[in-house]
Amino acid sequence: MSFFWIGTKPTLIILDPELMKEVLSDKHGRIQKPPRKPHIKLLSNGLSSLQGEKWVKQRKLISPAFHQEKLKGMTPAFLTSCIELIEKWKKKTYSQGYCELDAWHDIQDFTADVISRTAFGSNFEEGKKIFELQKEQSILVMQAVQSVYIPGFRFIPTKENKRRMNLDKEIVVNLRDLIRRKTLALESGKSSVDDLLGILLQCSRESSQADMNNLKTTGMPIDQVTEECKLFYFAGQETSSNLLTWTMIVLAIHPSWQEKAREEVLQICGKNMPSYEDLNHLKIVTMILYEVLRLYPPLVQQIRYTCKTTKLLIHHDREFWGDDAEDFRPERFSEGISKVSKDQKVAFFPFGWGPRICIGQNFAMIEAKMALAMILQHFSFQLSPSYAHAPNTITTLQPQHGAQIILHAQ
Ligand code: HEM
Repeated sequence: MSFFWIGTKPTLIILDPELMKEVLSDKHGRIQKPPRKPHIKLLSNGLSSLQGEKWVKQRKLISPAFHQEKLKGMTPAFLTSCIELIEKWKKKTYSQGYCELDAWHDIQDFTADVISRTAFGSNFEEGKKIFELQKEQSILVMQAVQSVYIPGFRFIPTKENKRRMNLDKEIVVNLRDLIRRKTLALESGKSSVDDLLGILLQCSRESSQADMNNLKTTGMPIDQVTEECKLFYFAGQETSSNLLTWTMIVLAIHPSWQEKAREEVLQICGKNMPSYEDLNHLKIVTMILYEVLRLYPPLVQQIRYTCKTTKLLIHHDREFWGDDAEDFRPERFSEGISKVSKDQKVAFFPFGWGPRICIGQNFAMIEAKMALAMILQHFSFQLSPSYAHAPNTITTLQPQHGAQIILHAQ
């Protein structure tokens, strides 16, 4: 088993040796993930939890939803959420021209809004309510995961266990209802295929039809669509909010980079809303986001069973990044990702690596670039004296005491 620890210090997790033998002898020979605690299944049993052939099939079905042209079609949804964030902050700075706020708090709302709109399109208000239930569920599940594991204890009707089970039922019932209605609306031509759920249902249907011609029946059953909808929230909301929050913190600490990024945005987009094409030209903004992902990766650790000893490659390793590995130097990425570390080894993998690389990485980069570009167009920002720098890993790398920022209207 190997630990790919990206962020700070590694911890050791010991797994059952018999189980390990079983997984290592997996005939597919693919790199395997260790099993998860049963509680985690309450969060989602979607793509990220599947292994072997099931994973291969599901990944193939879902991938089209994240292709560039589909993401381009979601630009209006990304823009709507960005405009709401900017308007919210404009109101807060309106009376004095500046204000102090916890950017992390508002950015969490923003990324929840983005994922609801892009996942559910016109049903986004209902989707958002379901995601709010998932938020409550994730807090309760993390409490359980962090306490001592007693097999079967999760079935004892304690107050927390009952709430977890009830939440699960409510989330599943609501999601199934939403999926059923979306399917009917798509079939009757009353809904367009421009959100993640619509694309997922369409890909699944096309795949079923193709397989029926080959006398096979595959496609995606409603239970699996439900699990994937749950996963969109868990995989895409918190990770993205961490990236944008750390970027604001780091740019507040490094005002010269904040200014360089603003100049670039104003040169490419002026004061207009950034277009999808504009985002591809934001070179400095992209370099900054990569350097933030190197120093503050939202997912700090990846664990895999491997067939042979594997060397750890980490984002802060001086061997790959040089003596200034701990410093914020976006210029490292001026030649792109492939040339970034010494000997061009794979030393930068905030989105994972290989076949299981994050399926939503382009989605996340579009979201972060668009939001950052619009924030830079409308505000300058500095750290508040009340900000305390304390990166903390719960499931993702979070600013433990929040991100207190002073915003100035531009
Ligand atoms: C800055 C934002 C993000 C970061 C840093 C990130 C990081 C990662 C990483 C490291 C993995 C691999 C985990 C592992 O294999 O153990 C992963 C997988 C995944 N991510 Fe992301 N992610 C981000 C945003 C998103 C978004 C926005 C979505 C969807 C809307 C998403 C969906 C997924 C899915 C479905 C997987 C599982 C892929 C598979 O197992 O085949 N992620 N992500």
